[in-house]
Amino acid sequence: MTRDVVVHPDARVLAAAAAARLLTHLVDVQSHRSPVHVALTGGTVGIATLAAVAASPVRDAVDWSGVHLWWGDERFLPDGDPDRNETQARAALIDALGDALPAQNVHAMAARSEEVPTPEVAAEAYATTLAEQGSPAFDVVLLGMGPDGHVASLFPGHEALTVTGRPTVAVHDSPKPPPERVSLTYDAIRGAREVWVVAAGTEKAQAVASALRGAPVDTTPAAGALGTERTLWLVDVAATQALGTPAALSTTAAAFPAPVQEAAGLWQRVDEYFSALVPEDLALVETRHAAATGGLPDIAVAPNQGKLLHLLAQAVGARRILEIGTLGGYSTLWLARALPSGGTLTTLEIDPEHARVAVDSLTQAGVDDHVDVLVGPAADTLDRLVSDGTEPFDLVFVDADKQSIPRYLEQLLELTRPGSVVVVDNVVRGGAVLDADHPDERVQGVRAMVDLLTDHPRYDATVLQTVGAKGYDGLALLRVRD
Ligand SMILES: O=C(O)[C@H](O)[C@@H](O)[C@H](O)[C@H](O)COP(=O)(O)O
Repeated sequence: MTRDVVVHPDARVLAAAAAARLLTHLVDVQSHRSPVHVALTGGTVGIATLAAVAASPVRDAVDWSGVHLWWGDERFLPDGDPDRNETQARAALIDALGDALPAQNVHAMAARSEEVPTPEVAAEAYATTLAEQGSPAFDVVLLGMGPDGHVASLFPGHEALTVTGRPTVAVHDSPKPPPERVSLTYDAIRGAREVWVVAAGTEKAQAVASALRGAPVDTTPAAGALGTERTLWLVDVAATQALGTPAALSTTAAAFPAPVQEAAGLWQRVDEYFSALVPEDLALVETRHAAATGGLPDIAVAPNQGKLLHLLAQAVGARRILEIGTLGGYSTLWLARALPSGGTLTTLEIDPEHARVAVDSLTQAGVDDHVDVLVGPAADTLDRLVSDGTEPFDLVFVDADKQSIPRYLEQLLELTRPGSVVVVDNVVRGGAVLDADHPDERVQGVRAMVDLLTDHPRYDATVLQTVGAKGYDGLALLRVRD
């Protein structure tokens, strides 16, 4: 699979060039395959591209009777609502094509109605339509991208990012109005032969840079939008400004940081090469498996990161360990096994279901007698530990809601001693941490942590950038000063 980045002078030229590219691609594909399946996108550039297709004389070179139009996402609104992607696509292109494009070739996602009262019903209906059409691999999935790096209606930190095994998903609480949407899942997007991401404007620059540098999809969903044959980024100069590389026009991937899938593939292979140093026994594998089958998000540390924590705990001789953010207990198990006889580990988890999965796994692993899983908001539990006069912890691992890191670090000063070590995970976030205006509150939480730790009288700190199977991220290492 190849990845190209093509840079255009501005958004207007970008839309016109994307339209010309789409038209000639359709003609080329139709010369050896029909029908052709294209998934459209909403958004400014996406719709401008459709309007440019309609205005192009080349549009008549396409045999539209052999083209099927789909959508990557839809705003769950009543039929005909001007904010629906379908409404805008019909106005921009489909109406202009008239009878050349058979009505049955246009597969819109269902609108809100009495028969389709929820986005779940609409998502299920679209999955059925895809199946009825033979679950075609899209020839092109066109995706606009938001300033937060969302594509389709897959938004940072949303559970839709982790949905697998089906092509569509209902989305609630979308940070981009309207709140209710229907989206293709990564499964459907990554089944496409080609994925084209279109982005214009300085407000997209950080997300473009994060995506091209291999940010975790949880932070920058566009980083996970990859085609089986080709991933093509069509951007304007303004959207390349955070890349730190003077982007010439029509620049190819060679001028940009190592492409996501190539870099991620290399990082993955190197992690696999060193995995011989990190043998996972059955308990560790079963703990990871239980989290996955329990539907917990795939955001636990990688095996080598788990062992780093294990060795660090042993190196500092930690007898009392605190973990903020248990999830399924994977890092918990690595840390628990580093304890000497009589040592204890306290781990905090806000989600009772996550805690249940973790307790089962830790019990299976035989460490439950020296591990305490405390359920509830970590800040409240930390306050209680302080008021109970809890004995100081020797090592703390912070792997929870990043927006609360500064508060946790303040509370931990009452729960540690000179020489205690604190590790904070996911502090680089694909480089997003550079963006003072990043819309993700987790990025802002990490930035607030850096402000807090700069010249801090009691914490001495550093940050190590990491790459690996979990993408491009990093961890902060703190020591409580003597
Ligand atoms: O339904 C939607 O809103 C789109 O499908 C969405 O994914 C859009 O493409 C991006 O938000 C970019 O939109 P702009 O190009 O307007 O920034």
